[in-house]
Amino acid sequence: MSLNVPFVNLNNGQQFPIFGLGTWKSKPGEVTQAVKDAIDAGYRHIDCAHVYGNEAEVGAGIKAKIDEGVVKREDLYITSKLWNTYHRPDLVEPAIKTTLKNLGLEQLDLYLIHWPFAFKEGDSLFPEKDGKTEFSDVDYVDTWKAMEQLVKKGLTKSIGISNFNHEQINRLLESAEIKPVTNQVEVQPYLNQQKLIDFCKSKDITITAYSPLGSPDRPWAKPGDPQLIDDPKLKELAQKYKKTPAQILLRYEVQRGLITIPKSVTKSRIQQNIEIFDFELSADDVKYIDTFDCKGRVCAFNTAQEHKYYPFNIEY
Ligand SMILES: NC(=O)C1=CN([C@@H]2O[C@H](COP(=O)(O)OP(=O)(O)OC[C@H]3O[C@@H](n4cnc5c(N)ncnc54)[C@H](OP(=O)(O)O)[C@@H]3O)[C@@H](O)[C@H]2O)C=CC1
Ligand SMILES: CC(=O)C(C)=O
Repeated sequence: MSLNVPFVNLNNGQQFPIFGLGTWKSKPGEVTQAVKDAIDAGYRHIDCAHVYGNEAEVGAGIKAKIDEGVVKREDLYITSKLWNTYHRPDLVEPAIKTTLKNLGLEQLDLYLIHWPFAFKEGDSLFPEKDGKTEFSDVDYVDTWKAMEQLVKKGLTKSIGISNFNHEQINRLLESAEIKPVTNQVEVQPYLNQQKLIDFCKSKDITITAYSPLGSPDRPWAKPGDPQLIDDPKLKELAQKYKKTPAQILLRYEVQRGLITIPKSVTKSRIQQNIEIFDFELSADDVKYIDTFDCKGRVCAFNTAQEHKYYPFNIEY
């Protein structure tokens, strides 16, 4: 079934669906079904990462739908991400191979450097000493060189970055042979990211918007923290358009030309979230939602703040 999800053109001549399924926090016991429900609902793009700890179960959902004949591999667009402990150039190819094995795939559509900063190499994904994260000083420019080899070897069709600021992108572009096709960053009305979006557009790099619903299930949310999805102004807009608050949030992203990847493991929400291509927000309402911005970042990775490549110490 196709719900006419538009495609976005990438700077390497390929295309990617503007809408996909997020899988962070989707428990191994529920994500296989979520992926199956999503594919049945018309999703063709799935956002994964080694650090989410569920790639084998995501892969089981993909395999089930291919085996049933619902989709072919070439209909799907699968993204994964290189974790911070594998930035050292010699660790990059083994890392993508682990991901491919877990997902049960021969090739990824897109592989991203998950964060610009590296962690100490080793068995732990979150190495710590005396209660502090142990860093590695591998330069993301060197990691990028190894990422380029993955395209040349056919292990992924495209490569990109995630959580990079504009200075880091400029620095990467100075020596990149292959340009990143996307920068996957948090974008939602409380953090509308207009400056970073404009900058990436000027470099022909798409933006993939993560946490588009404000990540209400983020593990560090405290009782009483503001929840975007419950914002009364958003609820008013939802009534006006006879849509849900989630659909307004997702429509806001795609109408700005951003690829968006809401996570859900709930069948009715998976269905609801893709039903955003049959209405349009007025230009005035998009501008109104822009005014919600309050520098309200939900995914700040504070434990890496002291790393020299921490991306959020400058404005954008
Ligand atoms: N590159 C990076 O560093 C990052 C990437 N990401 C990617 O982006 C994806 C999305 O971001 P994420 O932070 O997960 O958060 P989202 O903003 O997508 O929010 C997910 C939460 O919203 C709930 N939800 C989903 N649909 C609806 C709906 N229609 N109505 C009400 N609630 C709804 C989900 O509940 P339920 O599942 O129970 O239905 C879940 O609690 C991630 O899963 C991951 O793939 C995210 C963060 C960082
Ligand atoms: C969710 C995610 O991708 C993080 C925290 O890196």
